[in-house]
Amino acid sequence: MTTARLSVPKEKIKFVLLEGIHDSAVQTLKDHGYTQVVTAPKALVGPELVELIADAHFLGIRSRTQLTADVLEKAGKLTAIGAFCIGTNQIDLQAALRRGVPVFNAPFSNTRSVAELVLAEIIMLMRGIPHKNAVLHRNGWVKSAAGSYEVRGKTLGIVGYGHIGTQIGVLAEHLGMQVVFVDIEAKLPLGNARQLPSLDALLQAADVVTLHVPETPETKDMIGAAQLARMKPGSHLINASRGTVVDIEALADALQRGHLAGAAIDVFPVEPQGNDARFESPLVAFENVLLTPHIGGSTAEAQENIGREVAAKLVRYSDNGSTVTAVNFPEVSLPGHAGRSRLLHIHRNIPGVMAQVNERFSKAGINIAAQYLRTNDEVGYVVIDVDSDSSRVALDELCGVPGTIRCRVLY
Ligand SMILES: NC(=O)C1=CN([C@@H]2O[C@H](COP(=O)(O)OP(=O)(O)OC[C@H]3O[C@@H](n4cnc5c(N)ncnc54)[C@H](O)[C@@H]3O)[C@@H](O)[C@H]2O)C=CC1
Ligand SMILES: O=C(O)CCC(=O)C(=O)O
Repeated sequence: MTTARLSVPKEKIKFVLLEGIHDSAVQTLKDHGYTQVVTAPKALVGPELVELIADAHFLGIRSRTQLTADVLEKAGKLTAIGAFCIGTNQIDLQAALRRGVPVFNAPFSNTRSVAELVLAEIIMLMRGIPHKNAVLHRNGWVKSAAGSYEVRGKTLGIVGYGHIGTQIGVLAEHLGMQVVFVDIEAKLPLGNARQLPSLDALLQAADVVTLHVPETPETKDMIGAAQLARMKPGSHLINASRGTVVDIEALADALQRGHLAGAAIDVFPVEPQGNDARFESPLVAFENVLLTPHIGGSTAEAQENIGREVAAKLVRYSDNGSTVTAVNFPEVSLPGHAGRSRLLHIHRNIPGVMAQVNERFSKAGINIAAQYLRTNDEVGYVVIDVDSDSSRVALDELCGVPGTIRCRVLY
């Protein structure tokens, strides 16, 4: 891999923000002196994506833009990526790491929004509202209590008891629901929630099952025909996690047979690129299914907070070198570097790199004022503060170290 060297003034650093990221991000960047910000309202693919990010130093996306190893390879100047959302499954994190590109996300900002939507869906499903609503839109009328239930006293099964799952559990208990959950980790149950030993036990116990796991190889098709068959007859499924978690054909079949009374689905295996694209799914045929266009986290509050939060992380990395909370990168927390120049060096984690750095600096007579190092299996990240009048020479020396992936001096 060729070494990427970055030493450009702030106003020339280019940010590209896709997928309608909130204006709070642009404002945060501008407030910190980053004026070159290009925005696009939707996700891009293929040549359009590659062309726009070819000279970008920082890239912001949400859940739709697919950053494969191939795409990343064509973005030679890319310094960091901001995922303005929670999920980072759309990014090849390992490929980004190997290119010396940290990825930041917003792990909390939209979790309450998802929890509120799911809470509303639990009630809507238990009252059969999706079907009743559809009938009235066709000028019909179904005033009936058949298949309509209070949620009080019913059992909610939460799959994935993380930031979102726990909040839903607490809110559901306020409605009088019993909460059970499963997780791959042992979790502190909040309120009266109970952790069950297996997914099967949860599926058999719950009146409503709600999914809040990340997209991983283990969660792919986690809910398929066998799992749906284990759910109680007349129960409901909610998925606001990732489309790959549920086998949609199997769900359609369970609905067709009337085994499930309804479902609420916010995420799909294939989602349209933007608002002008067509949505296709076997689920459109079912009036007892509440379909939403991946808007679990799409509230004004969440998007504004996410815009600020992730932009601030990108600014911090650009201004200060801090990688705290990066999801794929050695985390380094750094003090300010007033009065000195700060150099960032990302290298393959092979023996001898730090010895080379120190030897080169010593030979060139460069005084190291401070040095911070963190490594993981593949990559080492060293941050070095030097007197400003030696920063150019220091950058040349650093970039020449064998194993260098990326080197940069901060302005
Ligand atoms: N619909 C939407 O707009 C949104 C969707 N999401 C999705 O929701 C997911 C969950 O978000 P958070 O709760 O914030 O994440 P989190 O990381 O706080 O929680 C996920 C939980 O799932 C557990 N888990 C992982 N693999 C599992 C498995 N195989 N079986 C059981 N449990 C497993 C983890 O241990 C963790 O406790 C995100 O990864 C994202 O994909 C997040 C925000 C908005
Ligand atoms: O609203 C978005 O951009 C995606 C939300 C989401 O799925 C996430 O935060 O992981």
